[in-house]
Amino acid sequence: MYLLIVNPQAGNGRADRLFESIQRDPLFKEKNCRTFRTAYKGHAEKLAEQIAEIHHEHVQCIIVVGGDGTLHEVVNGLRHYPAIPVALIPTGSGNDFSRGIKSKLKGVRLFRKIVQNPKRLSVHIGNYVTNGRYKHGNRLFVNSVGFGLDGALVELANKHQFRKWIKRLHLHPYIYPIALLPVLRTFEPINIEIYIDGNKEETERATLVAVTNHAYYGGGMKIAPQANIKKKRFSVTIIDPLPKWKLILFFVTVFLGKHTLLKEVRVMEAETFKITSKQAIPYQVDGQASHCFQSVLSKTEKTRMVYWS
Ligand SMILES: Nc1ncnc2c1ncn2[C@@H]1O[C@H](COP(=O)(O)OP(=O)(O)OP(=O)(O)O)[C@@H](O)[C@H]1O
Repeated sequence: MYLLIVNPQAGNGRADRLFESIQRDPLFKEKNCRTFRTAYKGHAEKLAEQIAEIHHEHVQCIIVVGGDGTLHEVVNGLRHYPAIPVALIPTGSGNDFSRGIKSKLKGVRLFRKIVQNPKRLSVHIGNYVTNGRYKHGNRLFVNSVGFGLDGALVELANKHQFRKWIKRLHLHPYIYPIALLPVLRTFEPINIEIYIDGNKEETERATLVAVTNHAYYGGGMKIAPQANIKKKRFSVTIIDPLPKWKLILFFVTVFLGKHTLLKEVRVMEAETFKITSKQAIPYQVDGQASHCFQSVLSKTEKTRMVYWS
């Protein structure tokens, strides 16, 4: 049995339209597919949790039709069942996870491949705990956690009014570069302490610190060109304070992964990562924004099974 979790809102309704095509495919019935549609934020996580409890012995794969935000929720809902395979049919606006696992097919063709003959990947994704605790214990992330500038960018980019204008002007693929201009006016580098595998880094201020499972974030920015999702180590990119003109240069070059040529950019690897600050740091996890004073990240002990193509 294959279970589909569909976020009808993802990609401005693209997920819903694609799901209708998937449903018309003969394999949908043949392979005994069932569908659950999300009705609100957080619903995908609850659905995944319930599905796993009831169907864990029979489910062959949970197929997410949505964006990285929906995948994030599903993977968290399945945190006690890492052996249940998950597949993503990307229909969001960013789709960095698919880029990160180098998935080639899309849409109905990807659905057909997943239920017939998928490639299988076992990955150590990330654990994160903010401010020393979380009401549900550790949380998982599939793409990245970014502190500083990208937290502030995601916060603005997720504001209802901002999204509405971007949608109206059909500028969704450029949402982060556009958000950069208003954010830059007031943004100040963050004062932080960083520990990589328990050792303190000599960094007191930074514009941005990104901890990633694979190379991509922010809708195709190649923030960590050398990162590989198969490794049991994160890629950590630290960007020292930069003049504003150089920050714009950073955002131009990061799409090609050439930002690492800037002397203010350092890339390293870590199995565990800790960041603390006396000020509230803006941060984003898989495209959702918040603030924290401390965050501890580690790779998951158990691997998660992913189906892809
Ligand atoms: N029915 C719903 N109504 C409103 N929000 C929803 C609904 N279902 C899920 N969500 C929320 O929508 C958010 C964004 O979804 P998702 O990431 O899948 O799409 P996206 O934002 O278009 O894509 P991407 O993350 O790749 O940019 C998720 O965090 C999820 O909690």
